[in-house]
Amino acid sequence: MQVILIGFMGSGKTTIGQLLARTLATNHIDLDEFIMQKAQQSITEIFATKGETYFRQLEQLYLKQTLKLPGVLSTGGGTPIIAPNAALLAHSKIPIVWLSTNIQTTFQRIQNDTSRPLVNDLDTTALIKLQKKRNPLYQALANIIIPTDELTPQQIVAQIQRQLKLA
Ligand SMILES: Nc1ncnc2c1ncn2[C@@H]1O[C@H](COP(=O)(O)OP(=O)(O)OP(=O)(O)O)[C@@H](O)[C@H]1O
Ligand SMILES: O=C(O)C1=C[C@@H](O)[C@@H](O)[C@H](O)C1
Ligand SMILES: [Mg+2]
Repeated sequence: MQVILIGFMGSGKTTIGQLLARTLATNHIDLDEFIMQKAQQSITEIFATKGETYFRQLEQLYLKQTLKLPGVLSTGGGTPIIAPNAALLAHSKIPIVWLSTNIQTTFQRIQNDTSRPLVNDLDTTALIKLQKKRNPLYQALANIIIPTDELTPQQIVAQIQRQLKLA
């Protein structure tokens, strides 16, 4: 069993991925966590010391590896935005779930968390623009879309199970 979660920062990929994997008694891999373990550095440190381009190289390398592993894969918010990653995801034949969020939800969920370099570096207008630009790319890849704004993590997991017919 494999499922891929995509979506903007704060959409709940990590939270839902953990809960979905627990519910299905399978593994959970979080690509950001996987990168941090391999690099032995936080995402913020990688961006600060080696830059975003280097981070994206690591992300692509480890996406290839994690796509081969069983279970639920939570991607990073920018993973599907990079064209080669989008191709890897599309060709994987693994069901892709877009956890969508509106702008207000995004801000509520991420504003007090300093672990996302793009949130630290971009102002509000730029972050809104970034989410608007990315949404069509998430949509194009998704097999199912769950608007998460009004739902609890448990309700989101139940919807994913129902729509993908996962026992
Ligand atoms: N459905 C939800 N309802 C309420 N809070 C939520 C929901 N989903 C996630 N959250 C909260 O929003 C915050 C961000 O969630 P999470 O870290 O899972 O997002 P993410 O998509 O993995 O972000 P990133 O792309 O930066 O890794 C967390 O504090 C989490 O508890
Ligand atoms: O949206 C993004 O581009 C990012 C999201 C996070 O998951 C991390 O992968 C990193 O902070 C970049
Ligand atoms: Mg995450």
